[in-house]
Formats: sequence, C-alpha cells, structure tokens
Amino acid sequence: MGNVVQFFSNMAAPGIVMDSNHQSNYKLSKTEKKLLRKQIKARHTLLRHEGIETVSYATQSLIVANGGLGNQVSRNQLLPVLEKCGLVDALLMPPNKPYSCVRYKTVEESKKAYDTLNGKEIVDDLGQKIILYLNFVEKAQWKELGLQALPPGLKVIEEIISSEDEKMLLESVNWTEDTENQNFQKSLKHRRVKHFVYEFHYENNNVDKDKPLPGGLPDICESILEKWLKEGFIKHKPNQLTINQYEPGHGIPAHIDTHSAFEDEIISLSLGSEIVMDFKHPDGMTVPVMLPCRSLLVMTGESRYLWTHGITPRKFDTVQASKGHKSGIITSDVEDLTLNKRGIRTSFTFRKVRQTPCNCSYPLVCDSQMKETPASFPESDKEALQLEQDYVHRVYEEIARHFSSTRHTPWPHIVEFLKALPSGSLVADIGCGNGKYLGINNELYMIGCDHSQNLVDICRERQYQAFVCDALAVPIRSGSCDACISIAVIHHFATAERRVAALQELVRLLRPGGKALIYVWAMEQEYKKKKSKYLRENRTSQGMKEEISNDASVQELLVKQLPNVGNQDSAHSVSSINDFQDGGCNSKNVANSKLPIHTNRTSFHSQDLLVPWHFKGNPGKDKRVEPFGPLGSRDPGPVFHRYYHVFCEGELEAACRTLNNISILQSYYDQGNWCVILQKV
Ligand SMILES: O=C(O)CCC(=O)C(=O)O
Ligand SMILES: [Fe+2]
Ligand SMILES: [Zn+2]
Repeated sequence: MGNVVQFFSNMAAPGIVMDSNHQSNYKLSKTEKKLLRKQIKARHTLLRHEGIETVSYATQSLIVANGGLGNQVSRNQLLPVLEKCGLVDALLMPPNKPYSCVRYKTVEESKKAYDTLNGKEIVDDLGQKIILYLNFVEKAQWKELGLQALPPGLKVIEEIISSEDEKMLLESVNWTEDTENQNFQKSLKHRRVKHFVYEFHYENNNVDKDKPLPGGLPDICESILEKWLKEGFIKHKPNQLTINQYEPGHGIPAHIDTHSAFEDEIISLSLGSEIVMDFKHPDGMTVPVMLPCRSLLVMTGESRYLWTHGITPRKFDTVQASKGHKSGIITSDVEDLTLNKRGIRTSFTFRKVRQTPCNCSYPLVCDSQMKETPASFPESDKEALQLEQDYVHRVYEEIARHFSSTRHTPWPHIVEFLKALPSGSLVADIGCGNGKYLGINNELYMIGCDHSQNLVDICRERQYQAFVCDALAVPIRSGSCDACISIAVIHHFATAERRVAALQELVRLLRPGGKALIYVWAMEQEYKKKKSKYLRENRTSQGMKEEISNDASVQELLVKQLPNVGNQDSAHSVSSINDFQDGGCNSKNVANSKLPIHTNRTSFHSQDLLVPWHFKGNPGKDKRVEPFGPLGSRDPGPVFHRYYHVFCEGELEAACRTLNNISILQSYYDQGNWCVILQKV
C-alpha cells in the first residue's frame, strides 16, 4: 500500500570494486555477480517505473537507488556517506521516492563513489539495513525525474476489500429501472449511472443540495466507510454515492469534479474489473493510472482540484506487462507494454457534499473562486496592473509547460537580427518565454528574463541564463546592453502609458548606439491583401504557425457576459492610444468597458481583448462524448484567457517616437505583427 517502492530486498554484500568501464580481466565472485545483477536491476527499475535513463559511462551524477526519502533514508544519513568519496555539488532527494540523485564536483569523485558505494549497506531512519546501488546519469535534475510520478495527492490502495465484499456490493446494485423508489439512475451514452443521497447533474456538474434523494447510502456502504475511516484510509465520511458501470468500450470524459459541489477527498472503489484512468494536468501532462479490481482510488489536493480524470472509451487498455506492477502509473517504456482486454467495471464513487464555497489554491479552475465579473477595461493604473496579474502573469504561470511545448520555431526575421549582431554583444531578451531565442547565436552573450517563474525554469533547464523580473523594472544596469529584444511582450500591458514605460525600460538598458527589436501583435491580420498565418487554415505549415496552433481549435467561447456597467468616458487610456495613431483604427473597443473574448483564427474586432488558451488533449484518442466542461464546451481542459492590446498600423512607431534619445531604424509588418528596430542615440 502507498506508493513507496523498495527497490530490492536487503542483502549482505561487501562493497566491491566495480569499474564502470567494466572489467573482463578477472573473474567475478559469486557475491560480486549477485551485486552486479542487483545493480543492473536497479537500472531497469529506474527506467521502467520512473523513466530515468542511466548511462554506462562515467559522468558527474549518480542515481542512488534505495537511498531515498521514500526508503526512510534521510539527507543527514546519506550525505556524509556520499561526501566520503568527494565534494558533493548537489544532492537531490525527491519526496516519497526510493532513490536520490547526487552530483559530484568532478567525474573522478563520482567514479570513486560508484566504485566504493555500490552494494554498501547503510542504516535507515528506522534502524533497518538498506543497500545502495548506484548508476551514472547524464544530469542531476529533479524536474525530469518527477515526470513519471503520480499526480500529487493521489493514492491507489490495493485490495481494500475482500472478494466476498466485492461480490456483495456488486449484487446490491439493482439496475432495473422500473420501481418507484429507485435511486436516480440514468443510462448515459457511454455508461450506466446511479446516484444515492444527492443526484449529480451532469448538465451543470453540480448537486442540488436542497433536494436529497429518498433513502441514504446503502447499509453495506455505511459499514465499509466506517472501517476505512477507522483504518485511516480516508479522512472524512462521504455522504453521497455515484455508481458508474462501464462495459468494455465505455468511458467517462476527462473532468474535474466541481469544486463547489464536493469537499476535497473524493474516493472511488473499483469492482468487477480493472481499468486505466487518465489524469491530466492543465499543462498537458497525462498520467495513465491503473486501478486494479478491489482497489480504492483516493483523490485529494492537487489531483482532486487541478488535474482532470477520465476513462477513455475503448475495449483494451495499454498496461505494464511486468508482473508485480498492479496499481499506479503506466509508463511509456515500450518494452514493457501489453494490451489488456477490459471487462465490466463498476465503480462506487463516494464524495462529501460541500456546504461552503471552495477556497482551494487553484482559483483558475475553481468555480467558487471564478471572478464574477469578466475582465474589464482598466480605468486606472491599479486596475491595469490587476488585469495583467490575472490575465497575463497568472495565466502564463499556469500554462507554462504547455505554452512552451508550442513554442519551438524561431521567427526568421528575429533570427536574422540576432545573427547580424557583432560577436561578443551583450543582448537581453525581455520577456524571453521558454528561451527560444537565447541560443540562436552562440557568438552573443544573451540573457533572458520573464515574469513567469515556470518559464524561467524551463530556460534554465535548457542551460540558458534567465531570471524572473517585471519588464517595467529590469534589474540590469542602464546602458549596459548592446541590444535588446522584446518579442510579443508589450501587447500584454494594459494601458498606453504602461506600454510606453515598457519601451522606455528597453531603451534604458541600451548603450548609445545599441539596438532594440520589438514585436507586437497587429490588429491587422490581413495586410496588403494577404492574410496572416494566424488567419490561414494551413495546420501543417512551418514557421510561426506553431505559435498559434494551440489556439486554433477554439471556436466561439460561451462566456457569461455581464450587463455593461462601464463608463465609456472613463477609458482615458484608450484616448491616449488614439493620440498615437496614424489612423486606420478606431476606438470601437471603448464602447463597452468589458473586454471581449476573441474567437481564435478570426480578425480582431477590438484592440483590447481576451484571447483564449485552450488546453488541447490528445484528439484522436480522447474524444469527448458528453458535455462535461463548465461551459458546455467539448474540451474538458480549462480555458485560460490572456489579455492583449493588439496594435494598429503606426501605433508602435508612434509610441516609440514619444521616447527620448532614439531613432527608428526600421518599421515593418511581419506575419501579423508590427515590428520596430530602434537605436539609442
Ligand atoms: O468511475 C470512476 O472511478 C470515476 C467516476 C467519476 O469520476 C465521477 O463520477 O465523477
Ligand atoms: Fe469524477
Ligand atoms: Zn476550488
């Protein structure tokens, strides 16, 4: 039970010398052979269960199997052992994992550790003996190691009930639909459902708290729940039950159980047959989890509130072939996968109906915390900042990994600019995102910054220099940069003053003669009779296409529009935008103070708007069959909205012209963007 894996049973083995380059010049003793076998087994287990690839040549970093927090080995115990072999640069100990990762200052030191610590016995926190097995890895990196973990807060408890209880529970379900006193039962397109105590309405994903159904929980459940509570498997007693029955080929669309309807802990008992349930993070990561027959799935915290869960309608599941792997994640180890024919699965999902609004830490997916008012046009600097925080900063933080996965092709004109800079130039990328321009020209010293910590983390994982900061206050000394780039950043500032301030900040960084390249999204998506790639349908073209492919699937969004409470005259920032204009755009956007939601792949109708970011699942595989999302949309992933101010022709140039000490070297249109190259004089 629990998800801690003990890699190997303990065995008494001496610390023998094993050279990583391998030793065929002498015969291994029986004990040495056994140790070698165990060490190789550790490599396989790391790969299969954790997706960690070890390497057969010496590097600075080692994975220490069995030396992990999940094995009750504390840092205090492990570090001194490791330090006997050399200077430890870093020791990563991921939570609940039966391994850790150590990086030495030099390869010599890590080789020494490999040679002397393999098979070494240490004593864990509970006084038990643990044997360490070490293997080299390319890099010590916790983020990468974490990819194959169960969603935080998720547990699968195997064999929670006996086969007799399982039989009894299955027999207690009366699926006949005729009697009056039947609990609310429906045959949905892709499964049968029955509710107890409160009906769950799939139309609005909520329960009617004032209208409990006649009869309570089935008696047999009452006693089982009491037992689980006593044994500590669950923290509170549920008061609602949904029974789902899935024939092979049935499924349930990916969804998050409505926050406002139920408390934190949601549990589901699997009966009759095992099944694979998919958990998805809004960033796009999917974790398939095997739910064995007679196991209890416990979803709490992040796994309950932020991740969606669902069962793909299909007749076979891809499962781990290796014996002994019952519950838990299905890894993508192609050598260990097989097909498993589904049987009829009946699940008992118990939940506790919530009486007070949810105050979880995931406001972006929490219906209790959703803003009553959609974003409106800012009427003060304070409101502008709030708008940027809610509709730019927070959103990028949440979507960072998914966003990054759609940002890989650098735009040619920007590459050209960077390649033309003299070698040795110091260049700052202000709003660097995932760092896709930071490695374009190795002759430059490039440094990136972004407001999103998660995006900066991605840059650092790629070995780029990046830090978190606000583009209005960049902690770089004035006049120190030979060049700056600002790609798709300035359009996220919500007032003309703030956009100018962001431009001013770029200029401040430049030395006299230094150049800045600025890109902003254009209001005109059709220019000189040519539609931008954003408007064009071609989904396979290269270049900037990938930048918008994610948004492209989104059609009109059904977003509640509030009555217009805005005061048109007060949108003073917009009039100042219009002061900059050379013409062409009008101030339509001021007519209504609430921000319109843009329909992706269509022309813009307003300069200030919200652009949806839609988490897209795996389309072929994961067809949704019932409306499940909060807005009745087909996609279960949350939709995030990013604020944009799209620039009219001449507007960026006009904004630049308000700055002192600059000259505009070039101004052009590039695939739906207005672009300026300016120089500090
Ligand atoms: O079948 C299951 O285990 C889960 C059912 C479920 O997620 C639900 O009814 O909300
Ligand atoms: Fe659910
Ligand atoms: Zn919530």
